[in-house]
Amino acid sequence: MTAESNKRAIRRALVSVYDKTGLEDLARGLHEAGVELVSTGSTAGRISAAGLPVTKVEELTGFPECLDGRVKTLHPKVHAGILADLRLDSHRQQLGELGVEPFDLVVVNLYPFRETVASGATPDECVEQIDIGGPSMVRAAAKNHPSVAVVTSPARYADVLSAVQDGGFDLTTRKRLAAEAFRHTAAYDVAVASWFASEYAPVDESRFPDFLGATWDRARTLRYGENPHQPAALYTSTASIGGSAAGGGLAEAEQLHGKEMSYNNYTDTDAARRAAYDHSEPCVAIIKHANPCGIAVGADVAEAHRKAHACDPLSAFGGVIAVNRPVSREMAEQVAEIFTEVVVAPDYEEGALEALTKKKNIRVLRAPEAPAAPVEVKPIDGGALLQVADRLQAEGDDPANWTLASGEALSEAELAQLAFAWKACRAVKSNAILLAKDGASVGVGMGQVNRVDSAKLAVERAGVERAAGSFAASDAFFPFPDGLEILTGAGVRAVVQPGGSVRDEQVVEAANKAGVTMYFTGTRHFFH
Ligand SMILES: NC(=O)c1ncn([C@@H]2O[C@H](COP(=O)(O)O)[C@@H](O)[C@H]2O)c1NC=O
Repeated sequence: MTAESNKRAIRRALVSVYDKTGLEDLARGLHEAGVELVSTGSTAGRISAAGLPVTKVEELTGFPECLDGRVKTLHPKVHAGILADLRLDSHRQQLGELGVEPFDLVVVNLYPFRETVASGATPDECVEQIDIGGPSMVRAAAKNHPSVAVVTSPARYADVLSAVQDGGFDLTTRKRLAAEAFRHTAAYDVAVASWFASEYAPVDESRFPDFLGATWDRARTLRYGENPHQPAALYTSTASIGGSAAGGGLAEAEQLHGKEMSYNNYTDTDAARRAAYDHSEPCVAIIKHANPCGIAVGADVAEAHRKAHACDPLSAFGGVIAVNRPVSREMAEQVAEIFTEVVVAPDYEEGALEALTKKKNIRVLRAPEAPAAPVEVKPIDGGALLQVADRLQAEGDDPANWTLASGEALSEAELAQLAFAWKACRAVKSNAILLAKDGASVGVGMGQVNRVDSAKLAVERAGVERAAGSFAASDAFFPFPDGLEILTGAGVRAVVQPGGSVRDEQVVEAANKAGVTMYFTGTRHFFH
């Protein structure tokens, strides 16, 4: 059977929409094509205000809409008209006996539950915005797609109007519309279920709900994943995990220029944003393979970029740059001189885009908001790990709350230098050691399986001159004095680390022996 022969003419439509966008044009087009319109309260009101004939659902059912709209379409005369399988003689016959006319098209969109929750409404107001009749009609029509076409978005109205002129939707299209419809109600129910789980279900002291729901829409397929043999795609979330506003962030950043983002571009850009937004001053982070090859703050972003780039110019080649302020023209001109994969910033000042886009391939992204996901999810074989996102802590990350473990207390200016090193170190994969000077990283030791090697790497990358007098941070405690001794041997001015090792005493003794100031934060920032 051809798709043509599966077309089902549209003669009668049920329209019940909360979002009235495009409603008049849809109703007019349907009416002009000879379609009978049946509709609920204010939808019917809009249609007749446009001068078009419409039958109210209550006229059809002989039952008034009641209970503040909680019951409008929940009636056998509506649902039998949607659910009758018109391929079956028995169903046609029963409709005749019951005096029910079938519907060929159902156009419904639902009460704005997610938007109501996001607006900070009271629980009662949120509950009132749970649509009951709408999803029932959508699911019924989607189930009965051999006989009925279902539309849940104004974006589909143009398709409806051309189909109605063309003998109706074919079966393939009705199936596709049904799939869209079930996806729509599934996402809606996940949002409702997640809200109930977090608002009403008893949550134990773990603070994590029993049920977690999120739905993901494919935004685009990517050329490939981490490697060319791995197919990959980008998804955006319509319901958030952990309560932040869904959407936004890097996944929905606006690409202003350049080649398509790759999988690795996304992971590096994510890491770059994590690094840049830890600092209140203008900050630039340059990332390669999810690790910083330069993080710096400056009086402005151009200065911060020069300082970040100077940390490791060799590695910065082909890097991903994140900025926590709008990119200035001056910074853009500097970046344009260096082969760079991606620049991401909240915005671009006048002339900055022109300077950047001189390079054909550089990807330029605008992501206005700072990273804000409240939780992190990591898939593991057969499940997923969920944790509260690692953000800077009021207690352990504020130098005012650090404990002096060895040496003389630093001056305010020096303490600020050490605090910069500490925050920058948070962006380095563990085991992480970072040396900084003048608000810029100068040596980064990342991802080693022991802290001694990370320390050696940081010192080696800094070089003798830059390591001397630098401020060193370690993401976790030194289990032995040996890692610290690498740093003191290189002449660092001060060290900051969480403390808490059973051998802290030995580590403190080594710092004292070297005459180096050391602070304990009491907070660890592993990053894997
Ligand atoms: N209760 C019902 O029988 C019912 N039937 C349809 N609705 C919803 O009412 C809205 C349209 O109502 P109105 O035409 O009055 O603006 C639609 O979002 C539709 O999904 C209902 N409302 C809530 O469940």
